[in-house]
Amino acid sequence: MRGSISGMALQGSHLVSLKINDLNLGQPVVDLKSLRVRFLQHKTKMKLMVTAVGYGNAEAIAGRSAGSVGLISNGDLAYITCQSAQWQSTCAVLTSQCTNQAEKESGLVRAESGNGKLDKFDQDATFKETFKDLVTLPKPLSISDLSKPPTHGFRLKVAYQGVPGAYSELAAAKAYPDCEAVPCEQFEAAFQAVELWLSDRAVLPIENSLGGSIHRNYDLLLRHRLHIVGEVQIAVHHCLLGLPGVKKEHLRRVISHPQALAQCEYTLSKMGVAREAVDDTAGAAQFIAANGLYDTGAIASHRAAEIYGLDILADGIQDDSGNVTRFLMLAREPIIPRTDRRFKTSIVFALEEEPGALFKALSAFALRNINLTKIESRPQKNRPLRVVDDTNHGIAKYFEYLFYIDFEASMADPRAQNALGQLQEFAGFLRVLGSYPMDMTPIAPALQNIS
Ligand SMILES: O=C(O)C(=O)C[C@]1(C(=O)O)C=C[C@@H](O)C=C1
Repeated sequence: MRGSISGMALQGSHLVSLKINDLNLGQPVVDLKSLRVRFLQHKTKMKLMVTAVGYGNAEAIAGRSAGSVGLISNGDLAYITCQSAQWQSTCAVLTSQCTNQAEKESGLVRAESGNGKLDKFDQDATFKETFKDLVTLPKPLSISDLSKPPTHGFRLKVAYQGVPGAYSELAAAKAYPDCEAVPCEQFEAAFQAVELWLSDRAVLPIENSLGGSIHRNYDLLLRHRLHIVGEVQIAVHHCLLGLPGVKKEHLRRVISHPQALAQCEYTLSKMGVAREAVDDTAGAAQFIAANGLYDTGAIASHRAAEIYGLDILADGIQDDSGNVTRFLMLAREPIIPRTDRRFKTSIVFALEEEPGALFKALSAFALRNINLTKIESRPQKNRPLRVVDDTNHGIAKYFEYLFYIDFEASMADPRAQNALGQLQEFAGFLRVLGSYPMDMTPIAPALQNIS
């Protein structure tokens, strides 16, 4: 028997419905509800793998049928031949139409009829109806679904600032190895992506061993309501990148993230080039490649060179080989602090102006033998200046500060609870930003290959 197969793509690259018509009868003989089509990216080609499982008219099909096609370019028609004892058929999938919903709805799949001609399937009202049913019907849970861990098939979405090839993307991959990294234009967008449930986590830089603190993220930690749930540190190994064929001597300008420019201060001074700050290191590489800038270099990672097709003109140009950036992992919910492993806690507080106020505040930790790992002060933006009219001496102007402190103890540890109890007596404002496991892994160079 020869019939036609037609399918419809949904959700990126998954073909979710497939219908087989018996051409002799002109009727559907089988409905394949379980069908997986995977597009495997292979360089510029795509490989299409198809596995179909059929139900329905036992005379027409029983069990499993599988078809596959070789390498095809995006946009090609891929012909899938499925065979079983009862029938042989072919369906054509226009692969580029498997990429967006609007296109999908405009006639995704064409069926090859017995005489070899392609029929546009969206003309088939019956098919549309069938498709609608298949998509809207919830898939019943099976016993095997229930025995899987709840996260099965779920890829954590992790927001980071920058474009692919940024160090933050590498940090996201170290923090959450199987995650789907979600690029964001600004730090603020990464915070919002988590708050609005577009991402599950954010991974953002907070300090670098050469360049110091990333102040913007300190300010955003306070402005947003996310919780610090972890930290991750990566060795940042900078390269000088340029268009293929360009020599270091040809460069008149170097662009990169301000932190990266600061971390390569010595090299850049020696080169005597102009420096320009851009949003992220990989974005600098992308900009050069996109605009064909022969006189401009970028400071970025090996991975950025690979992605944007640039040459590495100099390798390891950071001022110190031990160049480490610490990133924070942020989530909507805090984690439950524990004492069976080393934890850090991050807090922010404000103090009333008086002699020794900070000394007293910090003594709460010193008295309990709690190690402070970081202290940062930032202007209190809603109240940056306090003016005191001292009638004898004039008007005194005080800047108001917020203090951010990381200390080495878990909030489950009574020492930390008591220290914060004491601090609260002095602090006009106190917030715990998170209590999270310390990154105890060796500081390996950032992974170069991430999926
Ligand atoms: O631009 C990037 O690639 C980033 O991930 C940002 C950033 C930063 O803000 O510190 C991260 C690590 C390096 O220290 C340089 C830049």
